[in-house]
Amino acid sequence: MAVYTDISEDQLRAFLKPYGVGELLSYKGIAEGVENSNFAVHTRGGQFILTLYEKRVRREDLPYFLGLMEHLATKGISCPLPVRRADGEMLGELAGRPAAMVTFLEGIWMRRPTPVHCAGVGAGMAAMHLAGADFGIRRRNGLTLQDWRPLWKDCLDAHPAMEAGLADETEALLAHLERGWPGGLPEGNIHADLFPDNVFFLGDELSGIIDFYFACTDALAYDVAVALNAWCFERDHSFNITKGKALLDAYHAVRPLTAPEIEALPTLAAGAALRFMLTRLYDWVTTPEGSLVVKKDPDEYVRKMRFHQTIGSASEYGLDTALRATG
Ligand SMILES: Nc1ncnc2c1ncn2[C@@H]1O[C@H](COP(=O)(O)OP(=O)(O)OP(=O)(O)O)[C@@H](O)[C@H]1O
Ligand SMILES: N[C@@H](CCO)C(=O)O
Repeated sequence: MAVYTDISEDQLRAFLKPYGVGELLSYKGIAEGVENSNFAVHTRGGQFILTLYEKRVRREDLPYFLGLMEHLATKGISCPLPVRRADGEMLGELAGRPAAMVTFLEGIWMRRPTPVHCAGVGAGMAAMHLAGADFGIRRRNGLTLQDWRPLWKDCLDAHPAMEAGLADETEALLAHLERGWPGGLPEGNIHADLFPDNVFFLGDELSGIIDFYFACTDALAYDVAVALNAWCFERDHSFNITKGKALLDAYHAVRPLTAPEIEALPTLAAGAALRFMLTRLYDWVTTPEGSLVVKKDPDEYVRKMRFHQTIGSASEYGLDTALRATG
């Protein structure tokens, strides 16, 4: 579920007034998503998504997230456009929560992405990176290498009986990444959570990228590493090199990866797998039994962590070796 904060019709009508989107016709809570409370809102002016920001989103980050979406949408990227109120503000308050309205995007997310969808997300991500290059606000990635060890400690504190094998493996990977995390790679504004449930398609065409609430300023290739993890593995946890190739080649065709980015990819991918393992594990050990929130499986990412540590070069992800001359 993701309606943590309920709203009344009267509250919503009052909230909508300054947005100039016309009379409220209907609204309903959206079950999908785990971070915020989302509502589909239909007014005379069109269809919108209303988001009430919950505990994990810091209010001071909202101008970055909303500003980035506006910047990208204005540059032709298919992402939600925040609606501005009559006073020019994008951010309001509803039921005691910061709240914003964005345009509704058509499409569905792919439960079983094919190589065509992987190519779509590769090309779309590269276009997003290029379009975000001149966005004026920066935001530090709150879930990068320096944050992983404290998060791991929180997991251990919450669950002291952690399986010894997993504990040793995580410690070893953390130490390895701390010694050799790639520095100096091209940076920009990245999505940082570009999973299939955050990308809509109409048929084979990418129709929307949503959920920019982990977006930040970081290595562009880290976004590629997150997407490799999220799009290119099968349900049996095996890596699908055809999907990897589709994603990487399509990205590279729009924004060529530099030689240092290509070299760094296995390390970035192992780090990205660790990041999602840790946030999932943290949720697993801290979310009370019986909660309506669907907990995501950390084990899937333990397996991905292991896989990336067996990779010697990006060609093993399918990156066409003929493309490797750049930079
Ligand atoms: N602009 C949009 N257009 C159409 N549907 C949207 C839009 N934004 C969100 N949704 C719908 O709301 C759902 C939840 O959105 P979102 O993924 O942003 O939530 P969240 O709580 O931040 O979740 P999570 O971080 O777990 O993915 C989406 O799966 C989608 O169905
Ligand atoms: N994409 C994240 C969930 C929160 O954004 C995951 O699959 O762990």
